[in-house]
Amino acid sequence: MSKIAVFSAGSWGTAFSLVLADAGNDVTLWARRDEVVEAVNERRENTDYLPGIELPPSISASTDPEEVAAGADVVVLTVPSQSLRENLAAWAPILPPDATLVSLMKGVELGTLMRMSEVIQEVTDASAQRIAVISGPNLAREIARREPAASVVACLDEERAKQLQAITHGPSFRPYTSVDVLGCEIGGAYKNVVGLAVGMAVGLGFGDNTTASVITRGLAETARLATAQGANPLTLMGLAGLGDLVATCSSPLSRNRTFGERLGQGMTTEEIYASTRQVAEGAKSCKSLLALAEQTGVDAPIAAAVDAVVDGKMTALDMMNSFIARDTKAEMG
Ligand SMILES: NC(=O)C1=CN([C@@H]2O[C@H](COP(=O)(O)OP(=O)(O)OC[C@H]3O[C@@H](n4cnc5c(N)ncnc54)[C@H](OP(=O)(O)O)[C@@H]3O)[C@@H](O)[C@H]2O)C=CC1
Ligand SMILES: O=C(CO)COP(=O)(O)O
Repeated sequence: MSKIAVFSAGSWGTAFSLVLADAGNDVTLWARRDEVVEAVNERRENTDYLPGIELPPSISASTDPEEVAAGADVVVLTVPSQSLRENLAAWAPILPPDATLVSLMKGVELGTLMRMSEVIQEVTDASAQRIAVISGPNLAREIARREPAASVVACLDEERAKQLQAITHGPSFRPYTSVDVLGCEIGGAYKNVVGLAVGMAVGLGFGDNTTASVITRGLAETARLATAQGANPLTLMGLAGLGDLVATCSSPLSRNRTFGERLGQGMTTEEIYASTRQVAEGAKSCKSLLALAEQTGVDAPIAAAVDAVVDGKMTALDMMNSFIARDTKAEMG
């Protein structure tokens, strides 16, 4: 049994705590609001993010980061990507020095263009060998309902990946290991952008030919950037690439797909932000991924078009038309 600290108690932090608890671990969740802590500890339910899902006694919550981190073997980070640096800077001094640091986040930092594992390394000074990423087709609500799912535990230190695999493997959650941290992180961040594009197609009323075309070209775009950065191409064909892309682009549970659907229906980004507190990481990371692609010298037409729609510079319909109008000699199918 391991003692695991999970920062924070949103949809995925709470659902992943259930995975950890089912696998026999002791979990302490950090939440920034008293009412979430009270709901978890007293009512045994995260009413804000996973209503109707019972939380076992091996999961407790606190607003005190020091109490959450005390004695943890593993520290799991799952705040919105763009808020990681600021939060982690406050937590870094109180994290146990030997704990494995795990990112569940799927985004790329605006400005620095860093992946989440890189932000963690910079802010905590931990070696890259101590930092892992868990990523795959893992929609929080389905995981919380214990529907069978698989995922990838990636760490440059293969032994540490195997240890994490052992402590996360449970009755409905099957982790695979990888050393391709970069490929898993680019796959996880990019699928959110493609999910937005697919959502736009759905919002415009288009059917499966359109969504399949966007998904497939989205995968090509993801693989192009990831491999140019040094990822193993096979990673993008696996759970953290194609697997997550399919789950996100097919499911009404995906916040990114839903965000895109609303854009496709004609809502503005500001109107969508005002209507929900949940994050759609792709709406911010499309800018970072686009900049990363430009820096790397690879073509990223879907990220560019999604970014333009999110910024209100292009309509969702224009985006779809630009997809079809692209130079036919530009790429292989
Ligand atoms: N949900 C899912 O199915 C999956 C999500 N992920 C990834 O996990 C990460 C977290 O997403 P998810 O849990 O879904 O998001 P949610 O929107 O469900 O929860 C976000 C959590 O972060 C807290 N939070 C929001 N803003 C800040 C901030 N500025 N500083 C500190 N805490 C903050 C929220 O607290 P409060 O309630 O107080 O606002 C809440 O606890 C994302 O990178 C996402 O891509 C990965 C796999 C699956
Ligand atoms: O990452 C996810 C599923 O693997 C969750 O996707 P959304 O953030 O779009 O809800």
